[in-house]
Amino acid sequence: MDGGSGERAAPLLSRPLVSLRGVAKRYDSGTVALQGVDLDIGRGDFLALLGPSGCGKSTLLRIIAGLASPSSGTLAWPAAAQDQRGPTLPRLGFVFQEPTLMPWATALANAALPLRLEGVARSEREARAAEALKRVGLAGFERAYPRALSGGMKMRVSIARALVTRPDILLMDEPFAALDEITRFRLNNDLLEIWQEAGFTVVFVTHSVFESVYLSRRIAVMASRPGRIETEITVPAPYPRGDGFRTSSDYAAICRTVSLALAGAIAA
Ligand SMILES: Nc1ncnc2c1ncn2[C@@H]1O[C@H](COP(=O)(O)OP(=O)(O)OP(=O)(O)O)[C@@H](O)[C@H]1O
Repeated sequence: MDGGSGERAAPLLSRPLVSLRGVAKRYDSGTVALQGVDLDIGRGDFLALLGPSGCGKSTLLRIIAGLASPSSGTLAWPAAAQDQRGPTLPRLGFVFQEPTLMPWATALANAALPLRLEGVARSEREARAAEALKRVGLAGFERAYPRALSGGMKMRVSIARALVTRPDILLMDEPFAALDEITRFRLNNDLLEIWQEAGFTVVFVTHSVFESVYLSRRIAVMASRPGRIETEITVPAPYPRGDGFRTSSDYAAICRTVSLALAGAIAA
């Protein structure tokens, strides 16, 4: 681990999927949300952005998603394939803290929305949405409306909606923060299973040391004023991870190291 044992996170392939250099973001209000962010994310990586409220985690995620642009610095996709028209950018999926489902539409129609917007034919989009719902454990709930679903189930639909486009990179902004602990643990396990099976890259924003250690291969610990990455920590625990890991002394020890790094970042 960085800081503890000195081990640095290494990109999984020689060319990172996404690479940020010297990224800064200053809003019109004058707030410097990010400054000097250098970050490489490898294909298939699971990276957590961990930090206190206001340190720029969401801003960083939005910049990676192309929903906001940096005021200075660069964002590149070095592993993107090239054709005559330029780079073919990876497919992105985004999951927000709120599931933001259409209340008038079934779980199937909600999960199929990105395909509908892409103009995919109804039979294909319904088949793919049903497959995505099955993957998040919601087989049999295709015709249910959001009002009939629990908070955890709504979040599952939201994840299915992000998975339906078969993304290369899944960007998740505190997706489980509003859920009770048992539901959150279950969704943590299911997310890891889906990630291992599908092999996409995940960038996961969280306030929780425990959640970041449980899920991720690598943690970027952030600090505020100005928002920045203070340190990167590799989580030295193999996958698959399950309840055995969650209750292990290894897990407790890693959480302690990350907590100390976070406290140091906040104090810096
Ligand atoms: N659109 C905006 N206009 C002006 N300031 C903004 C805007 N969005 C975010 N900020 C400010 O930029 C800083 C970073 O915000 P951001 O939401 O990225 O942090 P965060 O770490 O995700 O916070 P939280 O954990 O509370 O969601 C904060 O001071 C915030 O008030």
